[in-house]
Amino acid sequence: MSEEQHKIPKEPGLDHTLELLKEGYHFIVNRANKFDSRVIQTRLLGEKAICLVGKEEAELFYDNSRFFRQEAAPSRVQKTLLGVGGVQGLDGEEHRHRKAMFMAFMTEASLEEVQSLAKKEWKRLLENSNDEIKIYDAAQIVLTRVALRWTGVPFKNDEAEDWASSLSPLFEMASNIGPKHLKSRWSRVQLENKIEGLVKKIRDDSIRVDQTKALYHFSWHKDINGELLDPHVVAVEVLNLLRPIVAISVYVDLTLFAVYEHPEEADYARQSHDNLQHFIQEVRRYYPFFPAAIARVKKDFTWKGYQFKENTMTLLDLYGTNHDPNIWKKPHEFNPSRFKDWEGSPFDFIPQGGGEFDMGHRCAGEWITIDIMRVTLDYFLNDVEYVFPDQKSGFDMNDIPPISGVTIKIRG
Ligand code: HEM
Repeated sequence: MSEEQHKIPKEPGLDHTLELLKEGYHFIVNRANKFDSRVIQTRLLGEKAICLVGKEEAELFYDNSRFFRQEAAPSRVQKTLLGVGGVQGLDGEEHRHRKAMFMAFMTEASLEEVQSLAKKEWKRLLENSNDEIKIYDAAQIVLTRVALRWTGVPFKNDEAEDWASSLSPLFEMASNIGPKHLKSRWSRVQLENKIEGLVKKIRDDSIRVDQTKALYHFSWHKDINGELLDPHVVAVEVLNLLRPIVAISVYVDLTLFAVYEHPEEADYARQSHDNLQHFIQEVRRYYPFFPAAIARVKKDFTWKGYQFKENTMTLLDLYGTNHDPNIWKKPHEFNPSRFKDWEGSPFDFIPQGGGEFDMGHRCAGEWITIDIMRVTLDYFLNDVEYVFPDQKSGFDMNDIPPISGVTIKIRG
């Protein structure tokens, strides 16, 4: 018996990219609510796009037999945020093999190292400071140092700021149009060339770098055919570590913004290690960051009566799923203690993508992100004396990424 067919509710019009830029993180949910459907169709960047929101929809989206990733992301995103030739655009065995190269660095020892680097760098930056500090700017410097050290990229202390100002446009400006987009592309070209140069020197033994770190390992990594990766691809993958570690500065800004906006929840976080973790998880659920994951339909299929046609661009709404009232009670309240009862499904809480780490495209750096956020929050709640001066911090729901600009004043 064939399933009853439903038409995917479709937004009329030629293109809705401008509405996407205007409505930001609400774009998909606005349409899902309007059509009372968790599967809707629109047009973005001149092509048909199916948008999904919700837990079952996330489960569908992460079914590798239904969707593929090769060239799924729009070219402007590949040329800024992601880079060309990286793990995000791979499928099947090639993806699993490349992803394993990343996951090999997500061991307990490696995560402990990244936490201790973060603690050390925060201390170094804030010791002797009694100025007003914009958390986002400070976090960028701290996390750039952490990222370079943790990956084994050689740098001199006074070069950290230059690295930070080249790395941040990759995620700050990727969604922009015009000159900011070009700046993001330019930064990527510069960084890829710089790292490619290092890879070549490592291979011809003209520099020595720490052999336990990712830069060295990626440089000597062999693909499924036993060949070394193209040095350019190594650079893209090293940037797949450096860029997002620096991007955790967005979450650090939002974490301190949450402390500022919800002091009673900060008191809750102070009570135990588990509560700190709940606070961090709630920051990742409540505030927006990465709007949607993108894939394409592998071959025609029908799901719940909806027809998905081969090659259709498909977006999974990450923010919308994290605020889905079918999953979360009072989703628009900031309530860390909700994570006491969270059962840990891979499909209902997906700020960094869903599904599996090894076989799927779930973010390779989710544990690092959580660990860095937690040690940073712990440090700011328990080790630093500061006040929040009068300020107008905050962001709009179409600021991608959202940066509150929260500022603190250290008590000397
Ligand atoms: C700053 C906070 C972060 C956010 C919001 C974030 C978000 C995401 C999202 C949404 C995806 C795509 C999931 C999908 O396509 O299904 C992803 C993939 C990825 N992330 Fe993150 N991420 C963050 C931090 C990190 C960190 C710290 C690292 C590495 C140290 C990292 C490395 C990666 C890699 C390598 C992928 C590609 C995985 C694959 O295609 O298999 N991310 N991330």
